Amino acid sequence: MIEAVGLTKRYGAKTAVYNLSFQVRPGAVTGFLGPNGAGKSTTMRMILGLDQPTQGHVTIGGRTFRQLPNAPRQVGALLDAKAVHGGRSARNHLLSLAQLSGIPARRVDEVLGVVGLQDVAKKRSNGFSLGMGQRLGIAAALLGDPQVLLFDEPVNGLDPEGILWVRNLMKQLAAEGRTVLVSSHLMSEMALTADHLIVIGRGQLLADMSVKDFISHNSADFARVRAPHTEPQQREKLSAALTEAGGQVMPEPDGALRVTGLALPQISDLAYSAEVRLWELSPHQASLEEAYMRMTQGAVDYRSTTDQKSGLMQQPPMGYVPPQQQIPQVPQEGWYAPPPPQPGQNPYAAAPAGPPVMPRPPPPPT
Ligand SMILES: Nc1ncnc2c1ncn2[C@@H]1O[C@H](COP(=O)(O)OP(=O)(O)OP(=O)(O)O)[C@@H](O)[C@H]1O
Repeated sequence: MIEAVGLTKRYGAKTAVYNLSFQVRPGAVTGFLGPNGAGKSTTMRMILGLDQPTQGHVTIGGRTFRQLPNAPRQVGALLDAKAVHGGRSARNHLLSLAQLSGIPARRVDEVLGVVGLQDVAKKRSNGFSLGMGQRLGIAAALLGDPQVLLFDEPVNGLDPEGILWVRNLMKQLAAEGRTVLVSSHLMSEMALTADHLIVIGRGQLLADMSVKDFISHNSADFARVRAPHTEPQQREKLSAALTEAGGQVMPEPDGALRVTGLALPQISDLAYSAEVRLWELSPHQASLEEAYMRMTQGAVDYRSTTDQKSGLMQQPPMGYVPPQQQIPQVPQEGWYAPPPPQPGQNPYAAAPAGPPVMPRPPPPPT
């Protein structure tokens, strides 16, 4: 397990990481997310003993990296795939790393096979593509067969086949009981790869929770409902009925209505009572990308001047403590979204009597 406690790093006047505390547990892929300059690489460098914290500490299995006996056999990392002696062949690069750590040469051929570079093992790495360089970096991380693995942007430059391979590799390493911390800016990929997320912004912790909880805490699910477009008065009637019942109704560009605050069965019943036929009634679940954008838009350092989100939110003040991200046990009224289905339960079956259940999402930025 990796444990950071009150981790802070200052470079002169610049605070790159501030009072960061988290745990990365074995047996799961933990995604490490944050906008450019949030402090992810700095944190990883401190985990690996490459940078000294200004305050706080970070340990691996209870020891700092420098205290670990034979650290390369316990911790593997891909930080910068370009940090390779380009004049050496891939195999010689790995051989020299292996020799430094007392790892047998046969392991080099093993990892070359794992990352699919066996056919180019004798080629100089300065002729490698970005994706091949990433694979070589991953091979170096796997060399000592470590229990703890850190990957900084491992899919950078990989083609779709390579991305799928990295995803499966991460999952497999976690399934073997290893601790896997992986940073990425590709939210769609993280949604498929990670079990847990640690999100930071401007060096501070924004969230530490499962992917599922992160999405449900940082997004508002809604229903899409559509009356026949051939009968515009039906749409108006439906909109009025839903609004009167306490729903929030917004027109979608394609003529459908976006409804929050009402469960799907209620919408169906209201349409039936209003004698409106429905051509569509569908749940919409937010993506990890939507949830991430919503959470981090106040902590983005580098934004295009033409970006409409520019200036939407204030940055958190130094010393900001994120609210406890607990899932409310007490249902709150007024928002669409049924509770998560139990195993074997049809999520779209009629809701039991009573108000719809939904943790209230954060207010939209104004
Ligand atoms: N050696 C250094 N000297 C001065 N400032 C630094 C140094 N290393 C990092 N920083 C600053 O610390 C902040 C965090 O940088 P870091 O590289 O850790 O962010 P990151 O989340 O990894 O960003 P990215 O997603 O762009 O890779 C940035 O503002 C960066 O400019």
